[in-house]
Amino acid sequence: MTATDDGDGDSIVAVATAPGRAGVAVIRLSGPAARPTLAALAGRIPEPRRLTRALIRHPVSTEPLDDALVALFPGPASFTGEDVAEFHVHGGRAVPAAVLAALLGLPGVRPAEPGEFTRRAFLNDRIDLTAAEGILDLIDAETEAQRRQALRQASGGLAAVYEAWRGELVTAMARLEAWIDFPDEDLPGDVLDAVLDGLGRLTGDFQRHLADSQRGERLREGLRIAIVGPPNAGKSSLLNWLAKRDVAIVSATAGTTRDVLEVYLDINGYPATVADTAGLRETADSVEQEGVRRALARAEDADLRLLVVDWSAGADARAGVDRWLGADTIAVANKIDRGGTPPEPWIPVSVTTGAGLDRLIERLGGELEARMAVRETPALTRERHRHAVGQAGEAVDRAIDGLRAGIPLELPAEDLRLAARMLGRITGKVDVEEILDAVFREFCVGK
Ligand SMILES: Nc1nc2c(ncn2[C@@H]2O[C@H](COP(=O)(O)OP(=O)(O)OP(=O)(O)O)[C@@H](O)[C@H]2O)c(=O)[nH]1
Ligand SMILES: [K+]
Ligand SMILES: [Mg+2]
Repeated sequence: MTATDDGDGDSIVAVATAPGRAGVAVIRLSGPAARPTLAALAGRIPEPRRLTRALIRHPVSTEPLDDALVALFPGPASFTGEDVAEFHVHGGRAVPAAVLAALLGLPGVRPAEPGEFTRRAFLNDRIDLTAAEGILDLIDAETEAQRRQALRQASGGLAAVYEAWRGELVTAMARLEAWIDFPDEDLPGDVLDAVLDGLGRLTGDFQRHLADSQRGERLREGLRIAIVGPPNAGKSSLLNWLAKRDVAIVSATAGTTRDVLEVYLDINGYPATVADTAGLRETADSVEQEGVRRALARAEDADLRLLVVDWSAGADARAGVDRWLGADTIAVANKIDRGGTPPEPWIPVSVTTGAGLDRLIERLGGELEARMAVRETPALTRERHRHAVGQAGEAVDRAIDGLRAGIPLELPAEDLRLAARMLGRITGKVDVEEILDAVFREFCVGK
């Protein structure tokens, strides 16, 4: 496949670095115009893959635009697979704008669409679709764990898993095909056993991959944590402490927080969205009622709950909170500066004095790691992957049932073909057109 399949033989250009005041801005151009462009602006074509100093001039007026560095990455061994020219110019507003305008004035050069460089890399077989998604995630990564997962996917870790599985399906299919041409002969028992064995192992792998508690997706999006509990327990105080700033209003008046308030946090390298909510209680105030409704919805929806109570207020003040205790809840007994010794599983803390908060954060970090740690086998990171693996698993299950029931081999073979195809869609080996736009839509310009 070549880039021309995607529309035209145009060269695309964009500023690849973020806009604003900066030491350097990189302008990238990919396509057949890369070499002539370098010749026109830099006065020569530099040695491949070597940053070379050049005075960049406007190709028509010959006015100097910048004293810069230029490079040529010849295709097909470039990021996009085409010839790529890079102009490392002074950053800021005027210089990149002047160089970009000069480049766009050249024939066959147009502005790149978001993600178009990566799209060309895919179309020229430089990377598969999961690697393209990994590059996107790498750019979006905000925490260490996200960076690690994204880099692994960008380097082909996830594609390797799916391609290996696809290979096994093709092998099983080939074994069946060999007997389809001999309808009078039964599939020998040992061949059947070997195929069934292999397929059984494969569906086991699929199931484990799907039952990974959505760790890859969670890590991409951040764990959803809700702080819940009775009014005045110190929920907003805890949020402010976690966020290290005054995000929420804290006051001695019960019913202070009404709306759900969210902060995005990096907790030991793991991303989380922590939501502060209204105190749970019966109330006649209709605005507060709505707050309580939202709090309950958020608590139900959360991956993890921080259940906060004012331990010093006595047992009545925490009546009814027990229903939240469980695997996805960390029980926090606040205000122990006023006394009290809560039993397990309550973690005694005082947000005011700071007592017990290291233990709480340690526990929180442990829960995040358990749900999102990057493991030996790469995790799927998108609903797109989950759907395809699920469909592949169903098709393999049908094939196994069919083979056991002794139906004509064409039918299980067809199911295996379908399963292989579903896996091929994830990496972009088949059915490319319909998924391309969905994958590249999320990119920024210049990547
Ligand atoms: N003594 C003591 N007071 C605390 C502690 N944590 C919070 N408070 C106080 O408890 C009161 C309520 O705190 P908030 O953080 O507003 O409680 P909340 O759970 O968000 O309250 P609502 O939003 O009304 O449900 C405030 O006066 C805080 O200063 C603590 O550890 N010890
Ligand atoms: K309050
Ligand atoms: Mg509050």
